[in-house]
Amino acid sequence: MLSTCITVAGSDCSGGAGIQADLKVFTAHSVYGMSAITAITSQNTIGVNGVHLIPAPFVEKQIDACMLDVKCNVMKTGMLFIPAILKVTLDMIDRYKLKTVVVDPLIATRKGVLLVLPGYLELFIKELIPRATILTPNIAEASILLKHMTQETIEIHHVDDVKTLGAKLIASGCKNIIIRCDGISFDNEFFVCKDSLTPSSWYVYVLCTSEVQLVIPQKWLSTKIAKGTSCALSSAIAANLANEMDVQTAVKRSVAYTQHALEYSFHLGRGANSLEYSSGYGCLPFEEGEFVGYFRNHPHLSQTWNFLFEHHFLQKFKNTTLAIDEFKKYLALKYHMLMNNAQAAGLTAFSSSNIAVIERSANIIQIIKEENVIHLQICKQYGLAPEQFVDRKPAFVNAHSSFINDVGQREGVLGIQVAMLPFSIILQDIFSKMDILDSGAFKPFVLHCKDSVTIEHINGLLRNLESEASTLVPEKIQQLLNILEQSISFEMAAFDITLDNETTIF
Ligand SMILES: Nc1ncnc2c1ncn2[C@@H]1O[C@H](COP(=O)(O)OP(=O)(O)OP(=O)(O)O)[C@@H](O)[C@H]1O
Ligand SMILES: Cc1ncc(CO)c(N)n1
Repeated sequence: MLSTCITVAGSDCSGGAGIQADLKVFTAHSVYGMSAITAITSQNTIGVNGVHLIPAPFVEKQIDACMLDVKCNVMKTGMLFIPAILKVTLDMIDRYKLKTVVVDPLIATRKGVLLVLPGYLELFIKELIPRATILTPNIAEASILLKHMTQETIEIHHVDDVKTLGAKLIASGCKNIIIRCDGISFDNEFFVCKDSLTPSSWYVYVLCTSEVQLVIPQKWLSTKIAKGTSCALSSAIAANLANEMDVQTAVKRSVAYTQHALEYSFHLGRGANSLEYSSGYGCLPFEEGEFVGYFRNHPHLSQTWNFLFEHHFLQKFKNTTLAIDEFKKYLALKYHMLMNNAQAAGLTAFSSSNIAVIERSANIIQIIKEENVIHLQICKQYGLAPEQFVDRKPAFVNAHSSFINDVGQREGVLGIQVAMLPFSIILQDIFSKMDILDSGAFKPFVLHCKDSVTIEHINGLLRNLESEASTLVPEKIQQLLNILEQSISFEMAAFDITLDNETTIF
């Protein structure tokens, strides 16, 4: 299921900021975006020339319409303009028990000019800040908030001063805060560049939580003045949180997204640059080498993984109450499933004109060949001769063969490797973790799973998968998740058949 987010903000008819920007950012992060419009503005890349407020009860109506229909746990707030709309937003956060709220304060310009009336500010501090998961102010807004919350003023000469500012806001009740140091460039020692003679090196974001004050420096892009950067950052954070990232990861990724959007911004209108919002398509939602971890922990698959790991077959295997005849059935099915994978890899190689793909397919076939030789030896140890099952394919095996061949043709060798992932994980996390002393009649099989050759085979497959995944385009992730889900179902179906006395396979 897609993650969802709602943005409560103003409309920017020219598509550069506000609601329109937020929805583009959500889409770029594969998050389904909904919105409640607080005001219609007339603006373009040059400036704002009109604001038409939406009555607060109608803002409420929009949020109700979305929330009563579509499950959504994450709200992002932008321009709320007046206390009445802020109040409604607070009510909605409480009504729908929203735990994740990303607040772009939009209370002052970067020069510190207040955009809201003092009464709004008080309500914002007293009521919205305690409900906010994270605030994304520019430095002027952070300073105004601190002044109102503690009467303190901090002059910014060095990035350490920004850290102090953030830490004080955390101490005053903000849960997390990322400060955008807009309009300030920092030198290599992170001192503020005072004049045009000091070489500007860094644009700096500072993330403060109750645990860290993290400086996130970005290359100074002196020629890029664009509209919508604050909307981009806060919406990206909301989207990443909706995709269940932790705050620190969500922020780091959102900073990278925003910087990329600014770096590739372009001249569309006559004023500020327009951000390259679709750049999210270039961002993978996991770090290099963490593809398997991402798929293993993906929130949309957590229930499916749990069903697999808690399957009765695995419970019986672990407490050695699985009957030997049942286990023999499983060995026969697994033999066929491995063979299906090898055949699909061969077919993928055959349909490819890329030698690297052919080589990776060959690697898979080689590993399966070596595994299957040992697999047949294990079968023999359980009194199961190859003649009894090798040429007999139950309907399930044919269904699996169609599935895996289809995966290979649609998603290539990466798809096949993803489909092989559940078995590799079962082998790695369950079979090979069994204590030899407690493994009873399954000792030969468990010994094989613990063998260094088998472990190296699995590691080889996982390494292959990680390097293949580095070439992945984000649009493919959903397809691969679907393949993984189906493949987990096939593993469970093999367990079911094994335990089903009605189905004989040899
Ligand atoms: N890496 C960077 N290098 C130089 N300047 C940067 C960098 N990142 C952001 N900026 C500057 O900060 C500006 C955004 O400032 P700020 O967030 O105050 O704008 P805003 O008006 O509040 O928000 P919005 O951009 O959403 O309208 C960008 O237009 C750009 O000029
Ligand atoms: C509606 C709206 N929200 C936010 C901003 C800040 O960029 C803007 N220009 N317009």
